[in-house]
Amino acid sequence: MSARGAPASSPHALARVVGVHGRHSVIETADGTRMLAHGRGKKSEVIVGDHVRWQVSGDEGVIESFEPRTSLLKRQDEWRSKNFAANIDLLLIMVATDPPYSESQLARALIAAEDGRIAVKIVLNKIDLPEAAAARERLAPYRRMGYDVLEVAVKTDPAGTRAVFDPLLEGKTTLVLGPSGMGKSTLVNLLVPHADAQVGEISKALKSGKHTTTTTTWYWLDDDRRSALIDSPGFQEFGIHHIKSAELGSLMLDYGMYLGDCKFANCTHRHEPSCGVRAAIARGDISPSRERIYEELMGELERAASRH
Ligand SMILES: Nc1nc2c(ncn2[C@@H]2O[C@H](COP(=O)(O)OP(=O)(O)OP(=O)(O)O)[C@@H](O)[C@H]2O)c(=O)[nH]1
Ligand SMILES: [Zn+2]
Repeated sequence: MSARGAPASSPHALARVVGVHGRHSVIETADGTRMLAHGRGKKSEVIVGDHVRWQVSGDEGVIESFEPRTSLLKRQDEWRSKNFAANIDLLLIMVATDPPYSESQLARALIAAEDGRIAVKIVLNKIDLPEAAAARERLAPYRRMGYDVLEVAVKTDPAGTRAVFDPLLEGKTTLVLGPSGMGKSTLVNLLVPHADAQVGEISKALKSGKHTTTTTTWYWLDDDRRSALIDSPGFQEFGIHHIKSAELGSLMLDYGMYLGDCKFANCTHRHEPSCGVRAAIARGDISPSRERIYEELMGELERAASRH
């Protein structure tokens, strides 16, 4: 990305959004400078990872427009919609052997990734702990539906962890997310050189004291600025109310495998006769935990839809 790459018709240079704090955003220009920038008007909600067109205004930038997004990871609860990040190539969902993670939250994040058409891998951290076998077992349905599960011990085996992630993250923009306590900060500190300094530059650009942290932060993994890791705060609840209940089955990949066997095109896989999904559940090809999660999410999505 460089200013020289801008089409001749556009007078504005390209920059990348590397931090957002309330209505302020921090952009990184083509030469690597980070500065505060504001959008024009209300229609200016940029998120980390956005490519924007901007121009100088005093010692700040003004965002004139943003480029079409190649991907968008969304999360939504009853109250508000939250975009995590734009233009990401890979999503890592981090869980750990201990404390135990919520399978429902994992399933929701996977559904959001499928909906956003983003490549996704599950990271199982802390495999040095005795709970590893049980955690691995809980992930078996996810392996069966085709998700890669990367097993690591970020703290106790940093070299092994680097061997897993260095080649994987090369040349990509990767977002890592997961519930609190899974080891995300430990991973960011292992993989990101000068993480503090990179955050410091963002805080400095925000001009609001050194403890200001943005909710989602962009880190470069290399000096050439080719590989990036985006960190977001640990979540408790991953809302997916932006998903339509009729689409849920196809976004849950184990359900998705059997949709072609349902007699009715609009089958909800709950009580209809000749339902391919129910047959798969009866055979044990779809695990009871996944059926429970589907029921829970259908209930939520239907309640959300009836309120709108
Ligand atoms: N046994 C073990 N503990 C680990 C490993 N990785 C991280 N931890 C520990 O797990 C705890 C949580 O790690 P953090 O990196 O703070 O977790 P986090 O996901 O960033 O949590 P938040 O900051 O709350 O979002 C810390 O006490 C880490 O030392 C690991 O591979 N094995
Ligand atoms: Zn069905």
